[in-house]
Amino acid sequence: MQQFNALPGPRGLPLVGNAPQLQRNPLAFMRSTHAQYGHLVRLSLAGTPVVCAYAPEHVLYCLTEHPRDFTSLQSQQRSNMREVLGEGLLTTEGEIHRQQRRLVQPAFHRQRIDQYADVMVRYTEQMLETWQPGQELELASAMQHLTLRIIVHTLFSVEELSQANQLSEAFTAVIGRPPQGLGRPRVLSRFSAQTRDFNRGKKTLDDFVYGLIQQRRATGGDRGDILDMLLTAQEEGQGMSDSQVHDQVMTLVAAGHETTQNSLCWTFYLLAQHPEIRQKLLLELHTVLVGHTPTVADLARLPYLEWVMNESWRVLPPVWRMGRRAIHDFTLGDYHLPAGTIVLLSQWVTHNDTEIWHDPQEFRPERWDPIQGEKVPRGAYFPFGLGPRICIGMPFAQMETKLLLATILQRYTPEPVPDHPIELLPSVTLRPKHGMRVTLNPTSIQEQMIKSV
Ligand code: HEM
Repeated sequence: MQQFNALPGPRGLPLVGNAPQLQRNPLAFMRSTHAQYGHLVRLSLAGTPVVCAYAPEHVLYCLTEHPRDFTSLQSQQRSNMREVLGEGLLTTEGEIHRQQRRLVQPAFHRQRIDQYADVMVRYTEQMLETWQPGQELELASAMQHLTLRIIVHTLFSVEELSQANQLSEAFTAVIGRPPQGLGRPRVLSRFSAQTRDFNRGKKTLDDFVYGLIQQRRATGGDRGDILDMLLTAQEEGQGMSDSQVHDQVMTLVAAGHETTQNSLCWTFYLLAQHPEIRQKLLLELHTVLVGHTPTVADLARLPYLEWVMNESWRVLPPVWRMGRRAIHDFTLGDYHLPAGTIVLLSQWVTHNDTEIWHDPQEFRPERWDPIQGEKVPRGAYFPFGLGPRICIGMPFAQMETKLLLATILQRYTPEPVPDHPIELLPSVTLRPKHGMRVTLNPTSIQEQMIKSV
């Protein structure tokens, strides 16, 4: 058994180690370490031992086989987000996390979320009514607005447009653009416009969420939204306190909207790069839906749509890396590693590994065909994480992205504007750095069908 220092890895600078390389261009840096040093790579970040663990068996070791031996780095890094997310699922660990997870889980059972399909399609159609053929628009903002409206409705049953917009704006100010003061000395940014928006947004949300909780506790009943599920969730006769419900609500919006928004943007982008795949998808939509808006029951009859989404999450995973910190000494492959080591897992690297995937650079939905497609080991594909911290919103996101894509594509095929730069910005999620300007071309099924014959 070898020790941490025997692991292969790039040289770092004195004191800061590999931090500058990782910060400058993390996507290229992580892939290059994999190409050069293999599946286990040693890094040092300002003295903290870090190991990049790229093989599927390493992913399984940390996420599904020994999850209790690690804490989530995300929960620690976000510790200054505690002001917003409080004691929600993203920011808690150990028994508190497990208990909260059991209480929140029923809100995301398949039957429960199937009820949100109508809302998802209805709001998408309302958005499409405002779109014009040939119009140019910024797709990332349009998808953000739509996914926020949907989550605000499914959480609180807010129908009225002005109230939904007000809440969406407040969420964007608080979660989408946290003030620079988070992580910087407060005094520097206390008076900035961003901090003012943040404080105002936080007050709007706190007043609204706590007000609604009190009202619901007083009146009872079940309107079928997530808030009601959280309020009635019980374990051994014990439910969640008002502040716990509040924190879970904030966490669900924080974890849910940017990931889904980016997924949709990248999928439209990939489809525009591969017109033959888009035609195949349009043909499936046309054959199965015959021009109708999709329902949740239709999704089972749209396998190609599912393969397209799976492939989009493989090629451009919205969450592109995850971190864990070891609580005890542990063994990974042939190495004995000390407590405190940070383990970096990366969907961006593992989903692109040529030892696992055939031509991984290619966007090829057919690889997801259960009969003729590729067989990859468990742990090779983890866009939603794995194990006890797997994305709780996964069924919600899978349904939402498929319904929105099918509804929009039947009317419009967004084409990126040729001279608009498309660049990846690896923040918590993989975003389009300069947004995504597209032209809204009307979808002509006949034309697509003729082309494909
Ligand atoms: C395509 C969309 C999405 C992707 C790719 C995604 C990805 C992920 C990943 C990778 C994790 C695990 C992080 C870790 O283990 O460190 C996670 C956790 C989480 N996600 Fe998602 N997510 C998506 C959508 C959503 C939605 C729509 C919601 C809520 C409505 C949501 C709520 C959460 C929550 C609360 C957690 C923390 C779970 C826990 O720690 O127990 N996500 N997500």
